[in-house]
Amino acid sequence: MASQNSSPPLQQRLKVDRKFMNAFSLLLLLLLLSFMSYRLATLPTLEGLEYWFWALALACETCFTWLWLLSINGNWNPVLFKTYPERLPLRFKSELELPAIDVFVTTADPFMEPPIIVINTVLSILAVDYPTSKFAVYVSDDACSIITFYSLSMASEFARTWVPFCKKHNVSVRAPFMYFSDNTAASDSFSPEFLSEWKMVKSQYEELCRRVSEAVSGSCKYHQYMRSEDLAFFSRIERGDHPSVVKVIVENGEKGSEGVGHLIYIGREKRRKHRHHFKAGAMNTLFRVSGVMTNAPFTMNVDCDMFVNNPRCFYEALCLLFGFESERDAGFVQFPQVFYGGLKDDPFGNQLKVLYHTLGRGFAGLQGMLYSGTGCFHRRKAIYGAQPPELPNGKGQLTKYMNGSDEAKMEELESIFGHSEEFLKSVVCILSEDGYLGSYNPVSLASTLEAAHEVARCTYENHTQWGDKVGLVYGSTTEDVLSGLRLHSMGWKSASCTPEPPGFLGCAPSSGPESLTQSKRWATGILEVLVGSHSPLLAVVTKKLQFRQCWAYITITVWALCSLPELCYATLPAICILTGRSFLPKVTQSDALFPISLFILFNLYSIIEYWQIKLSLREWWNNQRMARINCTSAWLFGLFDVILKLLHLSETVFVVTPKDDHGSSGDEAKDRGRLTFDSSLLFLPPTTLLLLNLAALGAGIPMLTSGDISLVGEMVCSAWVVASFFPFAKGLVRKGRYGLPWSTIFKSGVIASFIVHVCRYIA
Ligand SMILES: O=c1ccn([C@@H]2O[C@H](COP(=O)(O)OP(=O)(O)O[C@H]3O[C@H](CO)[C@@H](O)[C@H](O)[C@H]3O)[C@@H](O)[C@H]2O)c(=O)[nH]1
Ligand SMILES: [Mn+2]
Repeated sequence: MASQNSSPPLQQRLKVDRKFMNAFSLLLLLLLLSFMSYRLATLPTLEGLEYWFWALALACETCFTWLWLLSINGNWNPVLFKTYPERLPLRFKSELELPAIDVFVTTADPFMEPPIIVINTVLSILAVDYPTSKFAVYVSDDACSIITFYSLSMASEFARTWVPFCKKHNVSVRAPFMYFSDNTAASDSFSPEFLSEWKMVKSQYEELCRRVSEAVSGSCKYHQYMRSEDLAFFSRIERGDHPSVVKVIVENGEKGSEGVGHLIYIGREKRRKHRHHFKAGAMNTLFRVSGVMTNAPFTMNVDCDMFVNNPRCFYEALCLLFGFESERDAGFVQFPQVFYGGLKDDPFGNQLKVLYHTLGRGFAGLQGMLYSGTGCFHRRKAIYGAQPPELPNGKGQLTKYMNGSDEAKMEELESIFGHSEEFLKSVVCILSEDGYLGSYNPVSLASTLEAAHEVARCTYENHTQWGDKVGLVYGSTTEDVLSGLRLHSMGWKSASCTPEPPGFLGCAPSSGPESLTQSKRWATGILEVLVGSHSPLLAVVTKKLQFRQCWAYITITVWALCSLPELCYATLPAICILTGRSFLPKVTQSDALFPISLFILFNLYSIIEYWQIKLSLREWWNNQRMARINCTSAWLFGLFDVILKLLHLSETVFVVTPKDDHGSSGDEAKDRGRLTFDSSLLFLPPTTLLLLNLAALGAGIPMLTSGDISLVGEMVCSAWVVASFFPFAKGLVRKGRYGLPWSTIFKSGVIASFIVHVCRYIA
């Protein structure tokens, strides 16, 4: 087995220099604090409406300062992990010594997540550079759809050509749609043999695409290609109400790198009255089914749209999983989410480049990067609730269960993990120090099917600790953040893996409503984390969550709460202009230097962040604009969702993001970056803010032209709000999906004019 100490390190933790930005952020903090003290000192001299406007502004600025302090904590000492995969052969003498990895892919709906995307992801995994006998791919289909199952079966046929082709020619991107979208792969510089092979593989892929699209369009004659028992099973399936199904699509009988890795299809049991916990529930089923079938010590999971972009990513991850003195330093290894085919300059602000860059490295410098749901390698024993070994060679706490013959202990184990004997055996193997890395190897996959069906039943988790102390944690629509937090609370650390080219690529939503719905789900989910029983605020006191990591978690979990001060701050300038009062010092006074310098320096700071990772000014502007839009719509509604949940008035749900069928959105390139709208309530607050500020500017400009500059600061703020919500201004005049629906404009108009009248009345 792998020897621990003698070989050169597999990874290096590099500190990123941030002195300048840290100093800059402290300067901003100082300015914020001085401005707040100035406001405090000025308040007693004010009266009437102005007093209240200044007080409200001070309250908002207190929130912003607090957030700024949190972000300074999160960004203060970033680190970067450098990996040395070329040194792995010194650690693992032969391919057979490499650890096994179980790979999970989740999909939930064949129409929102076209099967062609799912199979491209699966094919890219099957073709990774890793011995095929050392990994298994499990696909969980929450729709239990014949279309997905059929597409996977067809894809497995194609894999027999695709996988050897990729390995033989060392293909760099192994998702076929991506590979064939680039015709330079077949340029004249290649040999005639390669070209004829390339053409053959390409035509097979096209045939696969044709069959899959027939299945989606409903014109497929399944009986020609499917076994009658599978056909009979799937034709009886009623979505959301069906028994569990586990089917082995490919079983790899090889010892080394030949053939294609195991491919297993799972549709967990669904019953109408039974809560199924969305993705977290699917993942927990995956952990159990793979436990009884292959039980690899490491697992990796991706969303169905996240294909492997760097075929050596398994080796990259191993460098971190094995690269530290203690396992504790890498409870899980997260690759950043990077998106393919992203629109130029990120018009919807959802490619998260700066977020991943700064926050990602910042978290890495603390206890470790968040689990972000996809592109992540987990230590199975950490998922099963084992504590990290405290000392370099210490034993984990759950190892007391190693001795499986002890009945009392087995009973206790059953109350944690459920009653499947096969599964408990696999757990004991994972939790025992010696058995852990040599995976539990059943005779054949077929012999494990009965147990696999059993652990995929919806009642299996009743009276167990699944979803709480074991597996991914239930209770948030961002199960990823919550589950990563649990691991950090247990004392595990995580590492970020950022190879070049990036390990995985996925797709970001490409329309306004989808983008905002995704943001809303995230804001809801992470606020649920803050207020739930696994809250970082509790874990930092009662568990092993580190102090600064706790505050870093809070920085992101308060997103939904930020919507309130943002909303106030975007309304204040308009209200001030309409009532003829101020909330800022007059421009003619020197005190005005506080807000002016804050405004300029803050934007400069954020522009530098973009410039540092070579993003354009346009992208900065798009992102800051979308941040305002998100904050006052998606995050605000996220907050309402959580309040309703806390009052037991409704449940939060995971709304799946629709994925584009590889560039088939049909829009002209120039239109793709335009915000699209629908009648969702999400568009109401931004439209109202826009109309209100337009009305205020309308009232204010005559003042300016008559030489009254007392409210010039408020006018600049109002104009900034209008500029930020400019896509909505375009929406007012455009038609179709690029235009705001009449109902939204009408409702917003009523609210805005109501506010204008109130302002007139109180002025
Ligand atoms: O009931 C469900 C709902 C979703 N999913 C799967 O969950 C994944 C993510 O769903 P998606 O709609 O793409 O959500 P995103 O907002 O894009 O996902 C991000 O945010 C999620 C919640 O934080 C994380 O789980 C994801 O990994 C992360 O990519 C997809 O593979 C889905 O098939 C299920 O398996 N079952
Ligand atoms: Mn997604």
